[in-house]
Amino acid sequence: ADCAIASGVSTLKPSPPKQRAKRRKISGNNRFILIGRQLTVNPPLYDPLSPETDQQLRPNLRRELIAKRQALPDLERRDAELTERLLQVLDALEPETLGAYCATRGEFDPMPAVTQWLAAHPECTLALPRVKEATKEMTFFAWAPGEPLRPGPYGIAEPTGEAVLNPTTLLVPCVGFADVGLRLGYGGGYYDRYLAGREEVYTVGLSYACCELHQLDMQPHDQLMDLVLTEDGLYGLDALSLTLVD
Ligand SMILES: Nc1nc2c(c(=O)[nH]1)N(C=O)[C@@H](CNc1ccc(C(=O)N[C@@H](CCC(=O)O)C(=O)O)cc1)CN2
Ligand SMILES: Nc1ncnc2c1ncn2[C@@H]1O[C@H](COP(=O)(O)OP(=O)(O)OP(=O)(O)O)[C@@H](O)[C@H]1O
Repeated sequence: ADCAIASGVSTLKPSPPKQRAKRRKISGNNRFILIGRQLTVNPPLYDPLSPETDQQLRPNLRRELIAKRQALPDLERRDAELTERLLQVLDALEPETLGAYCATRGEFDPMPAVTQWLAAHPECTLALPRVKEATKEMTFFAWAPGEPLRPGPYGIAEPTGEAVLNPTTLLVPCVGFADVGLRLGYGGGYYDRYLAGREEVYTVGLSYACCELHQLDMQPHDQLMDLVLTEDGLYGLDALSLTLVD
């Protein structure tokens, strides 16, 4: 079944986005631990990491994953495959306002797919984030391919306009991910903070297959991605519940 899901994007039948009132969520203050495809609730089946140990390990994990993706062979093929998959998912979701990002540190660059999709769907508006380091806030501003960008915090390019937009579909870069849609970012908590209370936003994580994590403690503030795309497959709770039609 894994292979069928991984290779079957073009035959997937996602439900129309308008029927999705809220982003998928696992509620409550329980401690969730992910082992393979199993999401375990208290009491865990194995000794979990203490929160302190988990917090100490995360910076190393981030460094390792970033180094791994920056050393990936066949990057051109992988990017072409991920671009194709992203285009298929955009076709299925038909976003009204699409939030994207300017790739940094070896992240998958969504712009080739986004630019191509926008050219065919001029009714869709694009937005890019600007962050405030002091408050760890993120705001999305309208931007179109070709418009100016300026360097922002962390060396990430930012839009220069003043029109605030609230994306209905958000492309989210993931340093690491677990298959239910759990995400590891750079540690600023920007996306978790932005998405808290915005459950109507449909989230599409983007990562490479080598950054899949098989064990990651879920933190109370973690926002699940509805889908995660890599060059090899489709993950997240929406992917797991999708049926394949041949
Ligand atoms: N392309 C892109 N743009 C993005 C994000 C992203 O992940 N990718 N963001 C997603 O949030 C926001 C920026 N978030 C960031 C948060 C922290 C660091 C950072 O450099 N952190 C420190 C310490 C990290 C740690 O605790 O391990 C560092 O790496 O030195 C960089 C970006 C907004 N824009
Ligand atoms: N909704 C929230 N409200 C307040 N603080 C939050 C919220 N979400 C996350 N945080 C805080 O942000 C910090 C970083 O969170 P985490 O380690 O999950 O970041 P990340 O998702 O890897 O990073 P990023 O989203 O920037 O790429 C944590 O200390 C966490 O407590």
